[in-house]
Amino acid sequence: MDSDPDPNLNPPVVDPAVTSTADDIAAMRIRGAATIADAAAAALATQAERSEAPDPAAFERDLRAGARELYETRPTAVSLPNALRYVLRGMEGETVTALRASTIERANRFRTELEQAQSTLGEIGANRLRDGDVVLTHCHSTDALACIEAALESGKRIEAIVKETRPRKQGHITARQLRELGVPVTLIVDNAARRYLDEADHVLVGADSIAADGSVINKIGTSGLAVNARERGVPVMVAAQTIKLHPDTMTGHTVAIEMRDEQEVLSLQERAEIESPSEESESRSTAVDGNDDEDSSRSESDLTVENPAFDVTPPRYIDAIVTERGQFPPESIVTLMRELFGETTAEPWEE
Ligand SMILES: O=C(COP(=O)(O)O)[C@H](O)[C@H](O)COP(=O)(O)O
Repeated sequence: MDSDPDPNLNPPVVDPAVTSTADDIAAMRIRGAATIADAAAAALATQAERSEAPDPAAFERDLRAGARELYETRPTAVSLPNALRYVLRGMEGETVTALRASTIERANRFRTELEQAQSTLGEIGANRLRDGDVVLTHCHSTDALACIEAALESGKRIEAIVKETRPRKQGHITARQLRELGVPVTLIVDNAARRYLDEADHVLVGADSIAADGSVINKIGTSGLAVNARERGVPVMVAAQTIKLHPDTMTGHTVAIEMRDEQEVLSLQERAEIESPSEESESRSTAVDGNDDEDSSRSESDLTVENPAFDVTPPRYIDAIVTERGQFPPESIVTLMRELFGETTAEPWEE
């Protein structure tokens, strides 16, 4: 006989801090792969701290439910499930007190290691940048900025050409942070990137996920930029901590690309303006049809807006992936992936 308690009688308890972090990630108030991972680990620590679970089984079940809620927010940045997996694997103990302590300790260790990894990666990435180099950036990546910051700290002068990165304009965050570091910034619209590649010494981007074949999944527009950079002879450097390595891709899975709300691209008013023909074109179509009734064939679904948040850059367009474990050609990243993750691809709450 099945002795598991009926989950309907005993639903898991998810701390409001977890729900609020999940909402912030889904709405992109918390965004960027490393920042999302950090926030998710912090939320699990808070849940562990505040848990009033009556017994160890309930504690573990509640933590797994919290992890699942965080996991379901955004699908592309693998740093999120990697963070959840790391924290849940450290949840050990025979009592609620022991489980609480081990989970908090593990979450805190994850956050510390994340920060250390970024700073080590920054120093490695900075070695690729020479005094006086111009770096062209896309989106906003804390890993990429760590490379520039380390280069500046070692006394190099760096300038930046910053793509604005439609539709959410994360390039503005990059521009602001680079200005705070004293870096001269030229902000350009995305469509101007190829023209400005001739003035750049490096393309420098981050990653949301890196697949076993060395493909880099990052903000939409990265792949086109990388192809153009190859054509212009500008090296493409990807700054990505190893939590961006996607273990599922070792067993043939692909990385889900998030499709976001169309209103990030087209407001309701803009949609209405496109869909309601001007008086002039309306009278032209009436003259052709001989029909002045309401056009019953006009359907809103005939105007489709697609808003993928990320794309996939094949390894042949990438010169180097810079991690805290060193710099790798994309084709060799799978070796590091096996070393770090083994062959396991179970969901964090299934292990
Ligand atoms: O694509 C984005 C952010 O996308 P979004 O704004 O949709 O989250 C960033 O380049 C990566 O997440 C890397 O960032 P970091 O280096 O900070 O992890």
